[in-house]
Amino acid sequence: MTTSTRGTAFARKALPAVLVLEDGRTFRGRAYGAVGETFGEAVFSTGMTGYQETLTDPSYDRQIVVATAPQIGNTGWNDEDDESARIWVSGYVVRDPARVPSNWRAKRSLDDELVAQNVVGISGIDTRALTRHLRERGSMRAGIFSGEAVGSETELLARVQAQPHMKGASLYEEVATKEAYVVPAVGAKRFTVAAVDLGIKGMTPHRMAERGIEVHVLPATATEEDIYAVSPDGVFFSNGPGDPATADGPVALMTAVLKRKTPLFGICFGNQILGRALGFGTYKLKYGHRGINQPVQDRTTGKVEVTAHNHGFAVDAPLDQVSDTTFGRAEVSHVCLNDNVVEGLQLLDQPAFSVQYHPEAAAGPHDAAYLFDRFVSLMEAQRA
Ligand SMILES: NC(=O)CC[C@H](N)C(=O)O
Repeated sequence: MTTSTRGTAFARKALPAVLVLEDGRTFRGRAYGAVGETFGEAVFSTGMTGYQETLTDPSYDRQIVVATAPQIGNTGWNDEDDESARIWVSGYVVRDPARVPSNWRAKRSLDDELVAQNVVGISGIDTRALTRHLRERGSMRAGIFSGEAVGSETELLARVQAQPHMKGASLYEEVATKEAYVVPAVGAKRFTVAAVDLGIKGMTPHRMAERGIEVHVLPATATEEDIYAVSPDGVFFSNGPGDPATADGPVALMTAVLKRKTPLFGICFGNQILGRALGFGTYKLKYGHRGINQPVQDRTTGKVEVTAHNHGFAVDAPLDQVSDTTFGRAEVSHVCLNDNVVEGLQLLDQPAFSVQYHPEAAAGPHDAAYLFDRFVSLMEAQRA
């Protein structure tokens, strides 16, 4: 018999590992996934499920993700749920990894997939204590070091403190597609959308395609000419990693689209870019919103929805007044009920809106799917 997944996982688990935070706090555990070292911004995600979608979300580039759910890996890794072609998190922190995955779709264990993609993780640490620490002190730079000879803590701390900050990081070009591609409409084609890829999640064009939209996904470096070469009924700006304050190119591109009054929809990074195009600022949240259980109120209907989030930055726009912008009146359409952070923007005088969270919801509750229908309505109205 060949070596089982279980056997190799046990062998790796015996190796020591340490998580070092930039403020000097350390957590000792066991190696998980690939053995080695990695750096990134330590952030926590409160999703109870959906780790495969989280790990493959390009917006997590250069982040070490801490799972607050204590058991991770129970459903293994399948061939269908990836949100992009690879794992993007720079490290993964879990408390109690599954020894044996059990799911009819699982093709291998999460541990094996982390090894195959060379993603360094750590297990067996008190993720509740770590999460409380990050809530109190804020997201911060960190390193995971595993194996027999990991060096002194002083030396490791110095290496963590030498890493770049997330504030000021420009990462979207690194993760976005280099070549344009088309996601065909499911059934009869009704609309064409140009989607600017800043780190797009695979489920997003899919949610548009199932509404009869042919989606032309364009690289982050696309120009106004590239967008209008596909004769779009609407333009979409995707989610993406890094600090929106660095995204001057996408802000200029979106400004050009707004000038033409083409129906526009943005998600997450796309919401921050709309905020900037309208003249609002963006800022870094203390510890961000990550997970699939965040309450958001749609202020246009008053309804509350449970939503999927992954953002560390937010738009600084006034909650209770309509703002005058270059593109007419704008208002905050959605707000997070945990902390009143701006979760959506809409223009009142032309067809453009965006949300800070993830209506494509992979993984996640589908409460916010209506936003794709709103985009369709804007395109229908424009056509009429
Ligand atoms: N998922 C995203 O698009 C995240 C946007 C941005 N990188 C943030 O952290 O706020």
